Amino acid sequence: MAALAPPIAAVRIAVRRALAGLTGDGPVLVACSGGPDSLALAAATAFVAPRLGRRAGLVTVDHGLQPGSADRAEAVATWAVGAGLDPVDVVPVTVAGRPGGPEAAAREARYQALIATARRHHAAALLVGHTRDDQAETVLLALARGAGPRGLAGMPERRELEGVPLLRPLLDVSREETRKVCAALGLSPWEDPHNVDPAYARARVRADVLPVLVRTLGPGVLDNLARTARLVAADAAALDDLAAAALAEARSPEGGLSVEALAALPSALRTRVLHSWARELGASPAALSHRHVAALDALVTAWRGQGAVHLPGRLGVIRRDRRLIPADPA
Ligand SMILES: Nc1ncnc2c1ncn2[C@@H]1O[C@H](COP(=O)(O)OP(=O)(O)OP(=O)(O)O)[C@@H](O)[C@H]1O
Repeated sequence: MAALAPPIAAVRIAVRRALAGLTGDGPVLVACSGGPDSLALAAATAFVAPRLGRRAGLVTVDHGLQPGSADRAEAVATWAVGAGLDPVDVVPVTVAGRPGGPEAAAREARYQALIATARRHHAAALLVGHTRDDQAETVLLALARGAGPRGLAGMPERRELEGVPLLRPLLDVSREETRKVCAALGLSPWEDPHNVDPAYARARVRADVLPVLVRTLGPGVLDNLARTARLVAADAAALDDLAAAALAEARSPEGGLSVEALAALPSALRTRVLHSWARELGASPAALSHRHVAALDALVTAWRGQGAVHLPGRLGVIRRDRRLIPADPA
């Protein structure tokens, strides 16, 4: 028997590991764009899942943003049926008219469609094809915008999205390996033009920054960036747990948060508590910035009788009677 190409083995092992702890008997669904990463993931899942006694299906979203996108989606679906995946769904979405830039609007439409499809099939998990290289890019972009640990932690291997486990089995697999898997299996992946469009910061990092880093610092740099994400993620998760407990402790029986309890916390915890509380009040996580949290923090640590702190979503917070309380920003 011919030896299995090492990249095929690496991707299968990664998928097996990701599926091992799953509960429930629904199928796993691979979210597949037809690109090399998710195509390699789908091929490996079609092989591994049945051997673990689980059905595997595929869902591909047609954003309708490029000519021929419906044909591309159909081609992915036809391949998937031939590979034994079941169920196989093509889901068209409408991107226009959503808030935010085109990239954010497409992502929101895609995730809504993917989650709705996973729920309709009672899927045990939805699998996406982010690789180690995507993780390295995420960490670099987070560093460049001055993100805190939550941003530097990159993308988690597993998270819950509206009750559906979202898994990223390929975070330790390189993009080069997924391309080799496709070549070894004779698959012809689709190359998303957005991935090389210099209008996108991620595409510029991919095309210009990562190759320079590898050339100047050596090939280990991508693994190292991904490791940084894993290390920071573990610390951030521990701090988040502590902050959740501290938020519960800081709640005042009269409503709002006790300034005394907040002041007793180390700044790393206090800013997390204030961030969570602001989200709880209704501030959108995307719009809530470091500056908003710093202004809330100043109500505790640099009190000089200042007025309401304005938060995104027309929300306000004031300090009164040794408490932080929500207030009409007007
Ligand atoms: N149109 C789509 N339909 C279904 N899933 C998608 C679609 N676009 C992206 N995804 C999922 O989201 C993951 C990340 O997509 P993104 O475009 O950010 O990365 P990528 O590195 O170009 O991945 P790929 O090579 O799989 O296209 C993909 O691997 C795939 O699992």
